[in-house]
Parts: sequence; structure tokens; C-alpha cells
Amino acid sequence: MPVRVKICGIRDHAGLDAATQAGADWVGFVFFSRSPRHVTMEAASSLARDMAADSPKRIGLFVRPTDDDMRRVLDHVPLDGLQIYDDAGRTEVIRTRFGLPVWGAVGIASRRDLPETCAVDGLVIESRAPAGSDRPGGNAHAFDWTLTNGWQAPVPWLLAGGLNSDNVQRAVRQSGARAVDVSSGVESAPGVKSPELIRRFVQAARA
Ligand SMILES: O=C(O)c1ccccc1N[C@@H]1O[C@H](COP(=O)(O)O)[C@@H](O)[C@H]1O
Repeated sequence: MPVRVKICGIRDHAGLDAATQAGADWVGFVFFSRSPRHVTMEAASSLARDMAADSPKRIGLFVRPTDDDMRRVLDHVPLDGLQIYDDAGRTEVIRTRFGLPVWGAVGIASRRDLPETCAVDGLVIESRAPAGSDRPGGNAHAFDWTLTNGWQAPVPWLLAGGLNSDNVQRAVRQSGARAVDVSSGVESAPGVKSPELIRRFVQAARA
């Protein structure tokens, strides 16, 4: 089974088309206003509605959302899954309340941070945000990938944080990941996806 790939932070047709043509498994829409990849509900709705059935699955990314935030987006944007940055308990509540598959994001600094159990559908394992950052992910910040090697993950998981086409093969080899998630590493400037970098990343992840 080839390594699966999520391209996060899609904001326009150029990025979406590049991810689709490269064969990405998932695309992410960031509903977090402090991110340079923030997408409006209107733009996400128009992008997500235009997607064919065999396109990448559509993941909505939320940071500590209220129920109202979630409802507002879900009423307008067709999504296939959610990536949530919040406490594990709240993330599980969101899963029950909104009836979509949910990935919980976990920032790790040591093996002790890797969950042994969880009640969500997947986990995004990434580096902790560097000091001073105002967002919990999307910081182009990698962690020691060997930390996940040998981990008995309770659910399928994605490796994230600081990945790009030059390091993704090493990251997959060292971490044992079967799925990867990238945002900054496929951009020409913060929030601007590069079709060429997306193509190279997907190719490298599966090489
Ligand atoms: O992309 C963002 O701006 C973002 C904002 C808030 C939370 C998560 C965010 N992105 C996620 O972070 C990781 C790693 O991103 P990067 O490749 O290091 O830029 C990935 O899971 C993104 O989905």
C-alpha cells in the first residue's frame, strides 16, 4: 500500500487541482483565522462542492472550535472528515456530536506523548509548536521522527510537521508512518501553495 498523503491548507483552485492531479488522498481546509492558510467558508464551500467523487477526501481543520463554529462551517461546506486541535475529551465529543470521522492532533516532544488508546478515528502526530507561535501546527517544524518507530498506534495515523519533498522519504523510513500530512513544505510563500512542490512532494512520499 503506497504512503497516503494529505495536502493541507488548500485555498484556491490551483492548489486543489495540483493536489488532485498529483493523486493526494486528502486535502485540508484550515478554518483557523490566525493561520496564513485560513480559508473563508465561502471559498471552501465553492472548492469543496466542485470536487468529483474520486477526488481527495475533504478534511476541515479546526483549533479549539465551539459547537457554533463547527455548525456554521458544516452547514455550508461538504466535508468528509475533521482534524481537531483540542483536548482529547473535547475532540471525542465533537466526533459524537457532528457524526464525521475525526482525527485528533497530538503534538509530541517525547515517546510519553504518544497515545496508547483513544476514541477518535485517526491521529495526526506532529511536533509541538515552537515557543512564540500563535498556532499549534503549520509551523514547518519537525520532530525526532524515530520517536514513533515501534509505536503500537491505537488507530491509523499521519506524520506531520516540517515535511517537504527533500525529507519525506527519510521521515517515512525513520518514523514508520504510512501516511503524511504537509502544509508549509509545499508553499512558495506562507499560504500560497505551489503546484510544482505539491507534485514533487507526492512523488517523493510514494517513491
Ligand atoms: O497549516 C496551518 O496553518 C495550521 C494551523 C493551525 C493548526 C494546524 C495547521 N496545520 C497543520 O499542521 C501540520 C504541519 O504543518 P507544516 O507542514 O509543518 O506546515 C499539518 O498537520 C497541517 O495540517
